[in-house]
Amino acid sequence: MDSVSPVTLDLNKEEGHCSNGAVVFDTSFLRRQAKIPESFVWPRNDRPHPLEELEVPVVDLRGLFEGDEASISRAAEASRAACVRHGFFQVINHKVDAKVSGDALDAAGDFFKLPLSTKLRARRQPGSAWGYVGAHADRFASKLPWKETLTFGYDYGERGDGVVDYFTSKLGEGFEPMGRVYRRYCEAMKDLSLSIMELLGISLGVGREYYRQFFEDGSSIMRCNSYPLCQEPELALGTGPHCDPTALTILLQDQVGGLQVFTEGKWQAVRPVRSALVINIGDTFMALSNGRYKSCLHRAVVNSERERLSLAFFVCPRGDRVVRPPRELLLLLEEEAVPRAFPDFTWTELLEFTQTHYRADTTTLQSFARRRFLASSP
Ligand SMILES: C=C1C[C@]23C[C@H]1CC[C@H]2[C@]1(C)CCC[C@@](C)(C(=O)O)[C@H]1[C@@H]3C(=O)O
Ligand SMILES: O=C(O)CCC(=O)C(=O)O
Ligand SMILES: [Fe+2]
Repeated sequence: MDSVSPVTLDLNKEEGHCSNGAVVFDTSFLRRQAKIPESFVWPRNDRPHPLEELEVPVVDLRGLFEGDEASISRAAEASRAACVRHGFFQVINHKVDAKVSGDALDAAGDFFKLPLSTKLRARRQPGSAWGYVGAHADRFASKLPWKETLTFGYDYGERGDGVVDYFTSKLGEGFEPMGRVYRRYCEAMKDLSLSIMELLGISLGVGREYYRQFFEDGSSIMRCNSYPLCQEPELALGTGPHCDPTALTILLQDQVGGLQVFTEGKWQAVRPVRSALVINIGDTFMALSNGRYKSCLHRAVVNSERERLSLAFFVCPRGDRVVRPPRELLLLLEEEAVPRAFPDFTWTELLEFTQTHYRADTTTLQSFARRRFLASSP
């Protein structure tokens, strides 16, 4: 397990940008070096290698929006089979306007092309999950991800300009248009996420409204990922192996490719499909399904030819709502109790665990649950 601690890493010897000890990841400097810094080299058994492609299950949402019961049943069965198997599927006919998603991806490209000094105006502050970060160089000392990220929040109850205000307050008034692009995108992602929650409720037999109501006053973490060219892609990873601690992730990616899912005992490549959005189950929804649905184990690799962009919209319940499966998933048909897969917790507690004690990885929720059990044991 990687402990989370502020580190001072001088990744850019000549062009270090240090302030309060942390040095940032300056792609324009690092990628001109013949080799990548040791702190970006991953252990052998984590390193990427040529692999086969995952046959990603496709879930057509048209019926859900049109009230076509037969189509809804097909979509519920397809999502159930995928979630039981690896927690990963893609959706088509999702009603997210192509311009809204295209503008959001373009805006991410514009943001990451900005001078480092401009991006640092939004630099992540200690203790916050939000802001601009390079390689998490301010949090971790090894196995650094070869990526830059911009992360901000979107509250489902938000009526005003929270997202726009974030961009203008951090980056300047000139970034109001970019803030509007992401407000529109987050609104579309919220609507889609609640429709998917309806489908998941149907697929688990707990009813269309259960999970929709659980999340409709929730929140989300919006993350823009930029994966620069890497001169030694066989030694690095863009994002290390992990399960998202959140409930559900909606991923929009460009056509470069790099996402991989671990299933059937091996890593499998996910080919980008232009009109589809990638959906993966996270730890919090795995707990809400009492372990029936798998939190998807995935990672992102990098390459030396094309930079890659992805937008991850992480769906979270209201921070203080107790994460506990519905009673239908706790009773067998003959009313016999089913063991709980995970203890009660709140999203606030799990988020805090990942931001201050534990680097989210392949067993975050299990480690979190074990820690709670040990803390409560005499
Ligand atoms: C709650 C979160 C923590 C991370 C962002 C969201 C959901 C995914 C998590 C993350 C991407 C999992 C891999 C490790 C991580 C440190 C990263 O590479 O960014 C995780 C995020 C984080 O802790 O910032
Ligand atoms: O960029 C990708 O394809 C995956 C990113 C991811 O898994 C994450 O940000 O949690
Ligand atoms: Fe992820």
